[in-house]
Amino acid sequence: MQDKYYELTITLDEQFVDLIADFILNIHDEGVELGEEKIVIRSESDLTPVKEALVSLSDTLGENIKMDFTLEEKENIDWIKTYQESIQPIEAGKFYIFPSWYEEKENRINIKIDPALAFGSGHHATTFSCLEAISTYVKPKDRVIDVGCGSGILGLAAKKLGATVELCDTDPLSVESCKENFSLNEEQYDELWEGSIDKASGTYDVVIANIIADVLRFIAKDLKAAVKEDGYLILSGILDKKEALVKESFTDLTLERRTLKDEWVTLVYKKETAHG
Ligand SMILES: C[S@@+](CC[C@H](N)C(=O)[O-])C[C@H]1O[C@@H](n2cnc3c(N)ncnc32)[C@H](O)[C@@H]1O
Repeated sequence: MQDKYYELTITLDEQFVDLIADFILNIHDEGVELGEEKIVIRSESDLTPVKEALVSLSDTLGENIKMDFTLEEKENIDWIKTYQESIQPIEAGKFYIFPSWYEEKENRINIKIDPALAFGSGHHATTFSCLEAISTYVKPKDRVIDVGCGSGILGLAAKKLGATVELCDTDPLSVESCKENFSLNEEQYDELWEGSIDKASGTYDVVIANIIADVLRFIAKDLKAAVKEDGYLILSGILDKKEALVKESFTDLTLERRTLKDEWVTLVYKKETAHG
């Protein structure tokens, strides 16, 4: 790709746009853009000869078809590079989340995630806060489940801390994306399924669910049942105005930590040991 390209704009009466465009296509074999009262030609080759031919035509036609010309040299943009530069790595808790065109970072736990359709690049406040909570609450050999795994970023984080990890998501695209990201990071999950927490078996040291408030309320019973005694439940995806409503569904657990980032609340609950 060249650094520069040429843009020739011909301004003329709307009724002559198609006629002059036909003429241009006979002398120039790249596409033209038609506007209401203009024709635009772009090319990496110099468009001066095209302009000269049109000026000559315009002189011949005189007042019958009036045309004005602007020929500019413009900077070519490498869209792939521009897009890649817009995706920055991010540090959250112990983790460094980076796309594959960046280098790993020393002294951090590296997670490679390429942007895709599934939610979970690390940039959203909910994912970010969950990563911070995982840094604190997940220990090596813990049994962890990531409910609503999206890209699999949270499960990957737990795996990199030495946990065994199960993941699920109701969206088949997320399940695929999660598989890809585990393989990109050369990690393995224990189980991954399309669906939700109701298909999980047994209990977990840490249950993570970054899903919207209404869904968290809907599946609250299953989420709580999946937490081991002395285990933790990390909930996110809660808009601050929905916080009180969500909390109503988890009053039987002890609230250990609450964080607010942007307008998103993340709650960490502990299931206390039952006595008696
Ligand atoms: C906000 S994204 C979170 C993605 C990722 N865990 C993160 O933290 O970035 C929520 C995910 O939950 C999934 N989801 C929605 N309802 C669900 C349910 N009832 N059970 C499991 N997953 C669900 C969505 O498909 C979506 O991928």
